[in-house]
Amino acid sequence: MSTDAIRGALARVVDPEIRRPITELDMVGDVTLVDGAAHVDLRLTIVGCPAADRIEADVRAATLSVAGVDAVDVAVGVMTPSERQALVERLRGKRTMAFGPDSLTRILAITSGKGGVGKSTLTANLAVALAQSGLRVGLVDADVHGYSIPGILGVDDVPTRVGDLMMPPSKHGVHVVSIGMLVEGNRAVSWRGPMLHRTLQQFLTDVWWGDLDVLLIDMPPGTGDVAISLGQLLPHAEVVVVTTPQRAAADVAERSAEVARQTGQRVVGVVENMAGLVQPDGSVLELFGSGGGAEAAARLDVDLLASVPLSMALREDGDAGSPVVVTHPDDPAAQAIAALAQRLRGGRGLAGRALPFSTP
Ligand SMILES: Nc1ncnc2c1ncn2[C@@H]1O[C@H](COP(=O)(O)OP(=O)(O)OP(=O)(O)O)[C@@H](O)[C@H]1O
Repeated sequence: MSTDAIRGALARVVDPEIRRPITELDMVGDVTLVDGAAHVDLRLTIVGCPAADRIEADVRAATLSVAGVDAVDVAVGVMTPSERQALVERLRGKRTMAFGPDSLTRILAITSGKGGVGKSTLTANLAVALAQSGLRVGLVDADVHGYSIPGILGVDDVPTRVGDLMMPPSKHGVHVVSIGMLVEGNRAVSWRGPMLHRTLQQFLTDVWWGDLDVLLIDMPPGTGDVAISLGQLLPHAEVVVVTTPQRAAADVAERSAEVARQTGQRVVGVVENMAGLVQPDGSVLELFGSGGGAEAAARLDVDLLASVPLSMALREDGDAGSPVVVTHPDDPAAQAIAALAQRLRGGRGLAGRALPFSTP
Protein backbone atom coordinates (compact mmCIF):
# COMPACT_ATOMS: atom_id res chain seq x y z
CA MET A 1 0.00 0.00 0.00
CA SER A 2 2.72 2.50 1.01
CA THR A 3 4.97 1.74 -1.92
CA ASP A 4 1.93 2.46 -4.12
CA ALA A 5 1.61 5.79 -2.34
CA ILE A 6 5.29 6.49 -3.01
CA ARG A 7 4.84 5.64 -6.69
CA GLY A 8 1.81 7.92 -6.73
CA ALA A 9 3.92 10.75 -5.31
CA LEU A 10 6.70 10.03 -7.81
CA ALA A 11 4.18 10.38 -10.65
CA ARG A 12 4.18 14.08 -9.82
CA VAL A 13 7.93 14.37 -10.48
CA VAL A 14 8.44 15.64 -14.01
CA ASP A 15 11.62 15.27 -16.07
CA PRO A 16 12.40 18.93 -16.80
CA GLU A 17 13.70 18.23 -20.29
CA ILE A 18 11.20 15.68 -21.53
CA ARG A 19 8.39 17.31 -19.55
CA ARG A 20 6.70 14.03 -18.65
CA PRO A 21 6.30 12.31 -15.26
CA ILE A 22 9.32 10.13 -14.50
CA THR A 23 7.02 7.18 -13.80
CA GLU A 24 5.66 7.42 -17.34
CA LEU A 25 9.22 7.44 -18.67
CA ASP A 26 10.14 4.23 -16.81
CA MET A 27 12.73 6.10 -14.82
CA VAL A 28 11.55 4.59 -11.55
CA GLY A 29 12.70 1.03 -10.79
CA ASP A 30 12.25 -0.79 -7.47
CA VAL A 31 10.59 1.04 -4.63
CA THR A 32 10.68 -0.45 -1.13
CA LEU A 33 9.62 0.70 2.32
CA VAL A 34 10.88 -0.93 5.51
CA ASP A 35 10.12 0.60 8.92
CA GLY A 36 9.67 4.10 7.49
CA ALA A 37 12.88 3.92 5.41
CA ALA A 38 12.14 4.17 1.69
CA HIS A 39 14.43 3.08 -1.10
CA VAL A 40 13.91 4.26 -4.69
CA ASP A 41 15.82 3.07 -7.76
CA LEU A 42 16.04 5.96 -10.19
CA ARG A 43 17.17 5.39 -13.78
CA LEU A 44 18.30 8.53 -15.57
CA THR A 45 18.05 8.62 -19.35
CA ILE A 46 21.74 9.34 -19.96
CA VAL A 47 25.07 9.49 -18.12
CA GLY A 48 25.73 13.04 -16.93
CA CYS A 49 22.09 14.06 -17.39
CA PRO A 50 22.10 17.84 -16.78
CA ALA A 51 18.86 17.61 -14.86
CA ALA A 52 20.10 14.78 -12.60
CA ASP A 53 20.44 16.81 -9.39
CA ARG A 54 17.05 18.38 -9.79
CA ILE A 55 15.30 15.07 -10.53
CA GLU A 56 16.98 13.39 -7.57
CA ALA A 57 16.00 16.25 -5.25
CA ASP A 58 12.41 16.14 -6.52
CA VAL A 59 12.31 12.35 -6.01
CA ARG A 60 13.52 12.76 -2.43
CA ALA A 61 11.00 15.48 -1.67
CA ALA A 62 8.12 13.55 -3.26
CA THR A 63 8.98 10.36 -1.36
CA LEU A 64 9.33 12.15 1.97
CA SER A 65 5.93 13.78 1.43
CA VAL A 66 4.26 10.37 1.77
CA ALA A 67 2.78 9.60 5.20
CA GLY A 68 4.81 6.92 6.96
CA VAL A 69 8.09 7.70 5.20
CA ASP A 70 10.77 9.01 7.58
CA ALA A 71 13.87 8.61 5.42
CA VAL A 72 14.67 7.97 1.79
CA ASP A 73 17.63 6.51 -0.03
CA VAL A 74 17.73 7.16 -3.79
CA ALA A 75 19.98 4.90 -5.87
CA VAL A 76 20.74 6.81 -9.06
CA GLY A 77 21.57 4.72 -12.11
CA VAL A 78 21.33 5.07 -15.85
CA MET A 79 19.10 3.31 -18.35
CA THR A 80 20.63 0.52 -20.40
CA PRO A 81 20.92 1.26 -24.13
CA SER A 82 17.92 -0.96 -24.83
CA GLU A 83 15.82 0.74 -22.13
CA ARG A 84 16.79 4.11 -23.59
CA GLN A 85 15.93 2.97 -27.10
CA ALA A 86 12.55 1.73 -25.89
CA LEU A 87 11.94 5.14 -24.32
CA VAL A 88 12.92 6.99 -27.50
CA GLU A 89 10.60 4.79 -29.54
CA ARG A 90 7.77 5.41 -27.11
CA LEU A 91 8.33 9.16 -27.24
CA ARG A 92 8.45 9.14 -31.02
CA GLY A 93 5.40 6.91 -31.13
CA LYS A 94 3.39 9.53 -29.28
CA ARG A 95 3.68 11.83 -32.24
CA THR A 96 2.05 11.54 -35.57
CA MET A 97 4.27 13.04 -38.24
CA ALA A 98 6.07 15.88 -36.48
CA PHE A 99 4.31 19.12 -37.32
CA GLY A 100 2.41 17.51 -40.18
CA PRO A 101 -0.80 19.02 -41.50
CA ASP A 102 -2.78 17.38 -38.68
CA SER A 103 -0.60 18.84 -35.97
CA LEU A 104 -2.26 21.31 -33.63
CA THR A 105 0.98 23.27 -33.37
CA ARG A 106 0.87 26.52 -35.26
CA ILE A 107 4.01 27.19 -37.22
CA LEU A 108 5.15 30.72 -37.85
CA ALA A 109 8.18 31.28 -40.05
CA ILE A 110 9.67 34.73 -39.55
CA THR A 111 11.37 35.93 -42.69
CA SER A 112 12.89 39.06 -44.16
CA GLY A 113 14.19 40.11 -47.52
CA LYS A 114 17.57 41.18 -46.27
CA GLY A 115 19.75 40.86 -43.19
CA GLY A 116 20.04 43.27 -40.33
CA VAL A 117 16.39 44.33 -40.19
CA GLY A 118 16.05 42.89 -36.67
CA LYS A 119 14.28 39.66 -37.60
CA SER A 120 16.14 37.52 -35.04
CA THR A 121 15.73 40.08 -32.28
CA LEU A 122 12.00 40.26 -32.98
CA THR A 123 11.61 36.50 -33.26
CA ALA A 124 13.34 35.85 -29.93
CA ASN A 125 11.29 38.50 -28.14
CA LEU A 126 8.06 37.41 -29.81
CA ALA A 127 8.71 33.82 -28.68
CA VAL A 128 9.21 34.98 -25.09
CA ALA A 129 6.13 37.24 -25.25
CA LEU A 130 4.03 34.30 -26.50
CA ALA A 131 5.41 32.11 -23.68
CA GLN A 132 4.65 34.88 -21.18
CA SER A 133 1.06 34.81 -22.41
CA GLY A 134 0.81 31.16 -21.38
CA LEU A 135 1.54 29.31 -24.62
CA ARG A 136 3.97 26.42 -25.03
CA VAL A 137 6.52 27.81 -27.43
CA GLY A 138 9.33 26.28 -29.48
CA LEU A 139 11.85 28.22 -31.51
CA VAL A 140 14.06 26.95 -34.33
CA ASP A 141 16.94 29.22 -35.24
CA ALA A 142 17.42 28.32 -38.88
CA ASP A 143 19.31 31.50 -39.69
CA VAL A 144 22.30 29.53 -40.80
CA HIS A 145 24.78 32.30 -41.48
CA GLY A 146 23.54 34.76 -38.90
CA TYR A 147 22.47 32.44 -36.06
CA SER A 148 22.00 34.74 -33.10
CA ILE A 149 18.97 33.47 -31.18
CA PRO A 150 20.94 31.73 -28.37
CA GLY A 151 22.85 34.96 -27.75
CA ILE A 152 19.72 37.12 -27.65
CA LEU A 153 17.95 34.71 -25.29
CA GLY A 154 21.07 34.08 -23.21
CA VAL A 155 21.05 30.31 -23.84
CA ASP A 156 24.48 28.73 -23.28
CA ASP A 157 23.35 25.11 -23.20
CA VAL A 158 23.35 22.67 -26.06
CA PRO A 159 20.63 20.04 -26.58
CA THR A 160 20.96 16.90 -24.46
CA ARG A 161 20.82 13.73 -26.52
CA VAL A 162 18.69 10.80 -25.41
CA GLY A 163 19.34 8.11 -27.98
CA ASP A 164 18.82 9.88 -31.28
CA LEU A 165 16.41 12.43 -29.79
CA MET A 166 17.59 15.94 -28.89
CA MET A 167 16.13 17.67 -25.85
CA PRO A 168 16.09 21.40 -26.56
CA PRO A 169 17.37 23.75 -23.84
CA SER A 170 14.80 26.25 -22.65
CA LYS A 171 14.95 29.86 -21.48
CA HIS A 172 12.16 32.23 -20.47
CA GLY A 173 9.71 29.44 -21.24
CA VAL A 174 10.91 29.00 -24.82
CA HIS A 175 12.37 25.69 -26.03
CA VAL A 176 15.06 26.48 -28.52
CA VAL A 177 17.40 24.80 -30.98
CA SER A 178 19.85 26.60 -33.18
CA ILE A 179 22.31 25.75 -35.87
CA GLY A 180 24.71 27.64 -33.60
CA MET A 181 24.35 24.82 -31.03
CA LEU A 182 25.65 22.28 -33.54
CA VAL A 183 28.89 24.07 -34.43
CA GLU A 184 31.78 24.70 -32.10
CA GLY A 185 32.48 28.21 -30.86
CA ASN A 186 31.52 31.00 -33.24
CA ARG A 187 32.42 29.08 -36.39
CA ALA A 188 30.92 30.01 -39.71
CA VAL A 189 28.54 27.52 -41.27
CA SER A 190 29.30 26.86 -44.91
CA TRP A 191 26.80 24.16 -45.72
CA ARG A 192 25.22 23.53 -49.05
CA GLY A 193 21.51 23.05 -49.59
CA PRO A 194 21.18 19.29 -48.86
CA MET A 195 23.00 19.64 -45.52
CA LEU A 196 20.81 22.59 -44.56
CA HIS A 197 17.72 20.64 -45.57
CA ARG A 198 18.76 17.65 -43.44
CA THR A 199 19.48 19.89 -40.46
CA LEU A 200 16.13 21.62 -40.71
CA GLN A 201 14.45 18.23 -41.04
CA GLN A 202 16.36 17.01 -37.99
CA PHE A 203 15.22 20.05 -36.00
CA LEU A 204 11.64 19.17 -36.82
CA THR A 205 11.74 15.41 -36.34
CA ASP A 206 14.64 14.51 -34.03
CA VAL A 207 14.03 17.17 -31.40
CA TRP A 208 11.68 16.30 -28.56
CA TRP A 209 9.38 19.31 -28.65
CA GLY A 210 6.59 17.80 -26.58
CA ASP A 211 3.21 19.39 -27.19
CA LEU A 212 3.70 22.90 -28.50
CA ASP A 213 1.09 25.55 -29.16
CA VAL A 214 3.38 27.42 -31.49
CA LEU A 215 6.71 26.82 -33.20
CA LEU A 216 8.55 29.89 -34.45
CA ILE A 217 11.22 29.54 -37.11
CA ASP A 218 13.82 32.27 -37.50
CA MET A 219 14.58 32.04 -41.20
CA PRO A 220 17.75 33.24 -42.86
CA PRO A 221 17.19 36.47 -44.74
CA GLY A 222 16.37 36.21 -48.41
CA THR A 223 15.07 33.54 -50.68
CA GLY A 224 17.71 30.81 -50.43
CA ASP A 225 17.84 27.07 -49.79
CA VAL A 226 16.36 27.12 -46.30
CA ALA A 227 13.26 29.00 -47.47
CA ILE A 228 12.69 26.41 -50.18
CA SER A 229 13.35 23.49 -47.80
CA LEU A 230 10.94 24.91 -45.26
CA GLY A 231 8.31 25.23 -47.96
CA GLN A 232 8.77 21.53 -48.76
CA LEU A 233 8.90 20.34 -45.16
CA LEU A 234 6.16 22.55 -43.77
CA PRO A 235 3.90 23.74 -46.58
CA HIS A 236 1.26 24.70 -44.00
CA ALA A 237 3.60 27.05 -42.11
CA GLU A 238 2.45 30.64 -41.95
CA VAL A 239 4.88 33.38 -42.77
CA VAL A 240 5.47 36.73 -41.08
CA VAL A 241 7.58 39.19 -43.06
CA VAL A 242 9.84 41.64 -41.24
CA THR A 243 10.97 44.85 -42.89
CA THR A 244 12.27 48.25 -41.91
CA PRO A 245 10.28 51.37 -42.83
CA GLN A 246 12.68 51.96 -45.73
CA ARG A 247 11.02 51.63 -49.14
CA ALA A 248 13.96 49.68 -50.59
CA ALA A 249 13.83 47.18 -47.70
CA ALA A 250 10.10 46.71 -48.20
CA ASP A 251 10.66 45.88 -51.88
CA VAL A 252 13.13 43.14 -50.94
CA ALA A 253 10.86 41.86 -48.16
CA GLU A 254 8.11 41.30 -50.69
CA ARG A 255 10.34 38.93 -52.63
CA SER A 256 10.80 36.62 -49.64
CA ALA A 257 7.02 36.63 -49.20
CA GLU A 258 6.66 35.62 -52.84
CA VAL A 259 8.95 32.59 -52.33
CA ALA A 260 6.84 31.54 -49.37
CA ARG A 261 3.70 31.83 -51.47
CA GLN A 262 5.24 29.86 -54.31
CA THR A 263 5.81 26.96 -51.90
CA GLY A 264 2.20 27.14 -50.79
CA GLN A 265 2.72 28.90 -47.48
CA ARG A 266 0.39 31.62 -46.33
CA VAL A 267 1.74 35.07 -45.54
CA VAL A 268 -0.11 36.27 -42.45
CA GLY A 269 1.27 39.77 -42.20
CA VAL A 270 4.11 42.23 -42.12
CA VAL A 271 5.98 43.53 -39.08
CA GLU A 272 7.80 46.80 -39.46
CA ASN A 273 10.88 47.13 -37.28
CA MET A 274 13.18 50.07 -36.55
CA ALA A 275 10.32 52.54 -36.92
CA GLY A 276 10.52 56.11 -35.56
CA LEU A 277 12.32 56.69 -32.28
CA VAL A 278 10.56 59.10 -29.92
CA GLN A 279 13.25 61.44 -28.58
CA PRO A 280 13.29 63.09 -25.15
CA ASP A 281 11.91 66.34 -26.62
CA GLY A 282 8.95 64.44 -28.08
CA SER A 283 10.08 64.66 -31.69
CA VAL A 284 10.28 61.45 -33.70
CA LEU A 285 13.51 60.45 -35.42
CA GLU A 286 12.72 58.40 -38.50
CA LEU A 287 16.17 57.04 -39.16
CA PHE A 288 14.94 54.50 -41.71
CA GLY A 289 12.17 56.64 -43.18
CA SER A 290 8.54 55.68 -42.82
CA GLY A 291 5.76 53.81 -44.51
CA GLY A 292 7.71 50.76 -45.75
CA GLY A 293 5.80 48.30 -43.58
CA ALA A 294 2.37 49.59 -44.58
CA GLU A 295 3.42 49.65 -48.21
CA ALA A 296 4.73 46.07 -48.18
CA ALA A 297 1.58 44.92 -46.38
CA ALA A 298 -0.67 46.65 -48.91
CA ARG A 299 1.22 45.20 -51.87
CA LEU A 300 1.10 41.71 -50.35
CA ASP A 301 -2.56 42.23 -49.44
CA VAL A 302 -2.00 41.34 -45.78
CA ASP A 303 -2.16 43.28 -42.52
CA LEU A 304 0.60 45.34 -40.99
CA LEU A 305 0.68 43.42 -37.71
CA ALA A 306 2.97 45.74 -35.75
CA SER A 307 5.36 48.63 -36.03
CA VAL A 308 8.22 48.25 -33.57
CA PRO A 309 10.18 51.44 -32.89
CA LEU A 310 13.93 51.82 -32.72
CA SER A 311 14.94 51.17 -29.14
CA MET A 312 18.21 51.34 -27.26
CA ALA A 313 16.84 48.92 -24.64
CA LEU A 314 15.89 46.34 -27.29
CA ARG A 315 19.39 46.44 -28.73
CA GLU A 316 21.23 46.50 -25.41
CA ASP A 317 19.14 43.75 -23.86
CA GLY A 318 19.62 41.60 -26.97
CA ASP A 319 23.38 42.08 -26.71
CA ALA A 320 23.24 41.20 -23.00
CA GLY A 321 21.23 38.01 -23.59
CA SER A 322 18.16 39.15 -21.67
CA PRO A 323 15.21 39.89 -23.95
CA VAL A 324 13.66 43.35 -23.63
CA VAL A 325 10.16 41.91 -23.07
CA VAL A 326 11.55 40.40 -19.84
CA THR A 327 13.99 43.10 -18.78
CA HIS A 328 12.19 46.28 -19.83
CA PRO A 329 8.56 45.36 -20.46
CA ASP A 330 7.56 49.05 -20.41
CA ASP A 331 9.89 49.95 -23.26
CA PRO A 332 7.85 51.00 -26.34
CA ALA A 333 9.50 48.29 -28.47
CA ALA A 334 8.73 45.64 -25.82
CA GLN A 335 5.12 46.81 -25.70
CA ALA A 336 4.80 46.67 -29.48
CA ILE A 337 6.14 43.10 -29.46
CA ALA A 338 3.81 42.09 -26.61
CA ALA A 339 0.89 43.55 -28.59
CA LEU A 340 2.06 41.60 -31.65
CA ALA A 341 2.03 38.40 -29.57
CA GLN A 342 -1.51 39.13 -28.42
CA ARG A 343 -2.61 39.89 -31.94
CA LEU A 344 -1.13 36.67 -33.26
CA ARG A 345 -2.74 34.55 -30.59
CA GLY A 346 -6.24 36.00 -30.73
CA GLY A 347 -9.11 34.92 -32.93
CA ARG A 348 -10.40 31.73 -34.48
CA GLY A 349 -8.59 28.59 -35.64
CA LEU A 350 -8.31 27.24 -39.14
CA ALA A 351 -11.59 26.15 -40.67
CA GLY A 352 -13.33 23.84 -38.27
CA ARG A 353 -10.21 23.17 -36.21
CA ALA A 354 -9.79 24.28 -32.61
CA LEU A 355 -6.31 25.70 -32.62
CA PRO A 356 -4.81 27.17 -29.49
CA PHE A 357 -4.54 30.47 -31.27
CA SER A 358 -4.70 31.78 -34.77
CA THR A 359 -4.32 34.65 -37.14
CA PRO A 360 -5.93 37.96 -36.39
N1 LIG B 1 13.96 48.06 -33.01
C1 LIG B 1 15.29 48.07 -32.88
N2 LIG B 1 15.92 49.13 -32.31
C2 LIG B 1 17.27 49.16 -32.16
N3 LIG B 1 18.08 48.17 -32.54
C3 LIG B 1 17.51 47.08 -33.12
C4 LIG B 1 16.09 46.98 -33.32
N4 LIG B 1 15.84 45.76 -33.88
C5 LIG B 1 17.03 45.16 -34.04
N5 LIG B 1 18.04 45.95 -33.59
C6 LIG B 1 19.48 45.67 -33.62
O1 LIG B 1 19.85 45.55 -34.98
C7 LIG B 1 20.85 44.55 -35.14
C8 LIG B 1 20.39 43.51 -36.15
O2 LIG B 1 19.32 42.77 -35.59
P1 LIG B 1 19.12 41.22 -35.86
O3 LIG B 1 20.40 40.46 -35.73
O4 LIG B 1 17.96 40.80 -35.06
O5 LIG B 1 18.75 41.31 -37.39
P2 LIG B 1 18.40 40.15 -38.42
O6 LIG B 1 17.42 40.72 -39.35
O7 LIG B 1 18.05 38.91 -37.73
O8 LIG B 1 19.77 39.99 -39.14
P3 LIG B 1 20.35 38.64 -39.81
O9 LIG B 1 19.20 37.95 -40.43
O10 LIG B 1 21.37 39.17 -40.76
O11 LIG B 1 20.90 37.86 -38.68
C9 LIG B 1 21.10 43.97 -33.77
O12 LIG B 1 22.22 44.63 -33.22
C10 LIG B 1 19.86 44.35 -32.97
O13 LIG B 1 20.10 44.53 -31.60
